[in-house]
This record gives sequence, structure tokens and C-alpha cells, in this order.
Amino acid sequence: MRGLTGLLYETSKLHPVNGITYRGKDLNEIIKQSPRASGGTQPTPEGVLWLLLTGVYPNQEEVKTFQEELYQRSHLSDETETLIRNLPEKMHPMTKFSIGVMSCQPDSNFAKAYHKGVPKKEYWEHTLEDSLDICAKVIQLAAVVYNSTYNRGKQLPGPDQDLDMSANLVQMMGFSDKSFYDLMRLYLVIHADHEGGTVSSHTAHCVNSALSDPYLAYSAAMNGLAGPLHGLANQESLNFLLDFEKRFGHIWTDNDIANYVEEILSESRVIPGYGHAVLRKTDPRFIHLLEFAEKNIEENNLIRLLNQCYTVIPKILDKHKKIKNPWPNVDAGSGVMLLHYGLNHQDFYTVLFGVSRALGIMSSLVWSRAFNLPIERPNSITLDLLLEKVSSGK
Ligand SMILES: CC(=O)SCCNC(=O)CCNC(=O)[C@H](O)C(C)(C)COP(=O)(O)OP(=O)(O)OC[C@H]1O[C@@H](n2cnc3c(N)ncnc32)[C@H](O)[C@@H]1OP(=O)(O)O
Ligand SMILES: O=C([O-])CC(=O)C(=O)O
Repeated sequence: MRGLTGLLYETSKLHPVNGITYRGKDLNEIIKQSPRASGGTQPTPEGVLWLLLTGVYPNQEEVKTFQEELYQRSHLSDETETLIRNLPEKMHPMTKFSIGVMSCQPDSNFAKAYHKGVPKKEYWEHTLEDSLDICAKVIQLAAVVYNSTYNRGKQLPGPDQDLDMSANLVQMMGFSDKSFYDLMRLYLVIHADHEGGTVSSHTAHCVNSALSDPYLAYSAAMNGLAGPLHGLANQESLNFLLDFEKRFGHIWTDNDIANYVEEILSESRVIPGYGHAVLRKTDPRFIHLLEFAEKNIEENNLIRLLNQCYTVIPKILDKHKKIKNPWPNVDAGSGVMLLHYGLNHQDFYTVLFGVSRALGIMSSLVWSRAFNLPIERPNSITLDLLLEKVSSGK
């Protein structure tokens, strides 16, 4: 359905060349103008959530109060924590994350209000309550998923009321580098929303249109984000670079990259982190990551390889005419940055994407309910009917 406009989606809009805008503001502007955490160089996700919900930037006082409000909402029940800790160690973190969200669902304010029979015009208020709860809780949920999978038995800090979401998440996972706090702020800000048609946001919208509550909708969205053509491409992209490095070591040429890419294409596999359904130029989110690396990360082999792939791969993909966009997307670069700070469990990367995407998806659901958008139910057709239509020429 590319190019078919069929959704009303308030919080963001994607331009094929200029990339994403949140409430009409591009990422350059947001990174400059949205409030930053004290001592940090990047905007906080709390400020961006406020922007997505309301259309305006919060001032410092508002963002501080909002941070406190979200902190109060962030607590996970013992049942949820125990459930996550008892899931099989080998289960993919995205599956654990989605199960964790579902286990919070009995607390849905919307579901309770609906069953009490509140009028339709109040749906948005209960959706807002759930949406804020979800955006707050996913930070702790992600940390519990991470620690119960990779940090078993380790004593780690709990949430800290004085820290913003990103710093809290990084600290709860056992990292203390302040530059990593900043990377996480940038990461959570740039992945937050990508208009309404992405698999994740569209799924949430569709599920919520049946008045399934925001927990059900967000968990469903996460199952879509977990696909390799969508959010899982971030783990696949790092694996692509690491596999290349395993084969060629630290000395390689442009030709090695080109041959490696052609080999993958000849096996009908995709080059993860390249291509896009809408973008037709390099994803500005990828550029923001590269800029962060330039300022904060000493060059290493993987960063050199990432930059060199950016030079070589689009030229190769461009020769394959069916590929409409040969340029890198955000997933091409994020893993290299996370790995630099010691987050070396690729399977976890899409959970971070999911935490960020909660900000956009949840803000949008509030507006969908405020607009009282109807149940989503497009028409479908059988192959026989399609053939009939084609042969009758109608
Ligand atoms: C955050 C995000 O979700 S960003 C996207 C993350 N996903 C990836 O990076 C995975 C690699 N990329 C892709 O698979 C695709 O480019 C997608 C899924 C992102 C977009 O898909 P589409 O809109 O169908 O892209 P497009 O119209 O260019 O596809 C046409 C053909 O080119 C192929 N193609 C597109 N990108 C690539 C790629 N990176 N590597 C190999 N083949 C590709 C498609 O698989 C399709 O092949 P087919 O006709 O044999 O099925
Ligand atoms: O726009 C899309 O389809 C995929 C994407 O980049 C995102 O969801 O961030």
C-alpha cells in the first residue's frame, strides 16, 4: 500500500528526503531546542514525549515536573518482575519485553473505564493515563529484561528519582559512563516516531481501533518491531559488520565490501540497515548517530568499516534496480554505537528501539481516541475475485 494515504496520524510525518519531523519539527531543531538533562549534551526523551503529545516544547520547569510524574508511574509490580525473571534464559529479549508489557495489562486504566461504561468522549483521558504509565514503565521493564538475561546474580542500582529516563535505564543495566547516558538520550529521541504507517505504529493503531487498551496495542506493536525487516534490523546490521570483520579482520578493501554484499544478495538475503519503504536518501537518524560518534567515540575498526560501508554499499545496491533506496537507515549504525559502550548483547538492541517507540505510539493513540477514529477494517479480495476483475477489465 505504499503511497496510499489511509491514516490520520498526528504526532509525526516522514519526508522521503528530509526524514522525520515530530509535530512539524525536524530532528536538527529538536536536538538543538528541546530541553536537555543537566550536565548532558542531548535532549531528554521526556521533553520529546511532551512535544509529541502537545505539539510544543516544554520549558525546563515543565520537563522537570514531567520527569517526576513519569518516575512516579514507572514502578513495576513484583508479579511482572518475577514473571520476567522466570522466563527461559534463551528466549529472545523482545519476546520477554512483549510478555512483560502484557503482564502489566490488568492495570489498564482504559480497560477498567471502558467496562465501567465511561462515555466515548472520555476515552482519550484514560488512554493518556495508560500511555504515560507505559512510557514510564518500559524503562524498568527493559532493565529487568536485560538484567535477568545477561546480569543474573549481579547487584545493580535501582531507579534514581534524580535521573532522566535514559540515564536511569543505562545505570540500571550496570553502566556508568556519562557519555553513554547521552548516547541513550539521542537514541531514545531519534527512534521515537516515524509517522503512522510503520509496522509498529500501524499495528498499535489497528489493534487500539478495536478499543483494545494501550497495553494490548503496544505489545502487538512490539511483536511487529521484532521483525528483521523492521526494528530487528539493528541487531542484524551489527552482526553483518561483525561477520565481515571475522572474515577479513582489520585489513580490508572496498572490493572486499562489494564482494561480500554481492554474495549476500546472490543468496536472496537482504543487506540489513539499507533500504527503506519511504526514505529515498540517507536516513537523517543515521547521520545523527555518525555525528555523535565523530564527537564522542575514538575511531576504531568497526566505525571505520561502518563509514566505508556507507561509501561502498549504496553504489552496489544502486546497480540492483529493484531496490528503490540504496541508502542506509537508522538501524545500520546504532549497534556499533551501543557496542562501543560495552552493550555487547545484540539481541537486546530492539528492546531499546521499542522503549523509544513507546513515546510516539502512545502519544498517537491518545490523539486517535481524542478524534474518536473508527475501527480499522479495510476491504480485502480473494484471488478468484481478483482474477475475475482482471479478466472482465473492471
Ligand atoms: C527502522 C526500520 O524499520 S528501517 C528498515 C529496517 N530494515 C532493514 O534495514 C532491512 C533491509 N531492508 C529491506 O528489507 C527493505 O529495504 C525494507 C523492508 C526496509 C523496505 O522494503 P520495500 O519498501 O519493499 O523496499 P523496495 O521497494 O526497495 O524493495 C524492492 C525489492 O528490493 C529488495 N530490497 C530492498 N532493500 C534491500 C536490501 N537492503 N537488501 C537487499 N534487497 C533489498 C526488496 O527485498 C525487494 O525485493 P523483492 O522484490 O525480490 O521482494
Ligand atoms: O518508517 C518505517 O517504515 C520504518 C522506520 O524507519 C521506523 O519505523 O523507524
